[in-house]
Amino acid sequence: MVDKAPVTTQRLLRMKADGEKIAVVTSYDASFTCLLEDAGVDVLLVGDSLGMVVQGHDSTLPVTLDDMVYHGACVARTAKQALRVVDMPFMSYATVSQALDSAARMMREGGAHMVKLEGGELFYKTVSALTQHGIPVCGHLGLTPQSVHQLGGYRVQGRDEEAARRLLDEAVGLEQAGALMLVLECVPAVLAKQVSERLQIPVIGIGAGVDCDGQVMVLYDMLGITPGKRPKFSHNFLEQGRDIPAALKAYVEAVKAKRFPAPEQTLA
Ligand SMILES: Nc1nc(=O)c2c([nH]1)NC[C@@H]1CN(c3ccc(C(=O)N[C@@H](CCC(=O)O)C(=O)O)cc3)CN21
Ligand SMILES: CC(C)C(=O)C(=O)O
Ligand SMILES: [Mg+2]
Repeated sequence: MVDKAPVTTQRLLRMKADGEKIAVVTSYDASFTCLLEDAGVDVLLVGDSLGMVVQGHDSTLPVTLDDMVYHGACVARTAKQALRVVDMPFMSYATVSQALDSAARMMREGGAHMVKLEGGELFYKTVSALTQHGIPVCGHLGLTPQSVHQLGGYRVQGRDEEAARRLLDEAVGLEQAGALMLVLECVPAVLAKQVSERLQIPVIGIGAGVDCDGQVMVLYDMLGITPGKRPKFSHNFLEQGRDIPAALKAYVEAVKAKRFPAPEQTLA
């Protein structure tokens, strides 16, 4: 076990300021949580991607608040040092009042230190209300999988100038509303770099190039056990490692050394 002080939002801000890359991985259970912490992962994301990789759905939409609370609690039981972020599932934050109730369950029962929600301008008031109640919030822009049917598939976002400008504005807006971290998913690397430079808060990329302040990846993609096609921006770290603990360490090292994502995992 790596003996480190618990990771806090303040520590993540300092890492950004110091240029130390933040390594984030999804975790859904107790056993992997121990291995991920041993590997030196800074932030554990209990992602609603569990709807796809654990529950077998073809999107994240069927995932319920009870599901997230259950997996959050499983992760929290063995976690000691990583900051735990739990995804707010589809339609669990449709009003400010509902978001406060949902987030309260995530914190009380799901062991969350921070909650993540997908979207921009529509959620400034929600982010602000959660923040005022002492709940740290992570934003999520770009490819927002809970809107997959509106987006028309899992595809790159922010490609044209207008969409890129809107994304940058919304990133600034979320920070001003009080968000303490931001996930950028599937956006051109140049745009992700601009957003990371513009914001004070850490920007964590997935399919967003190497210039973000940190990287996040779905655990099962990292181990090459996602059935079917895995996203182009992911990488199987078990191919080069001798076992699962070594693969997880290889990911953390690659992120810290700015070797991941490499050009072949980067979207233009
Ligand atoms: N296993 C897994 N990994 C993820 O990264 C992930 C999930 N599930 N579920 C929730 C979202 C959905 N994500 C996805 C899923 C698929 C692609 C994908 O297949 N992209 C294609 C391009 C598709 C297109 O442009 O038409 C690719 O080749 O990367 C991307 C992001 C990211 N998240
Ligand atoms: C892919 C990450 C950012 C996520 O939201 C999830 O795993 O649900
Ligand atoms: Mg998610």
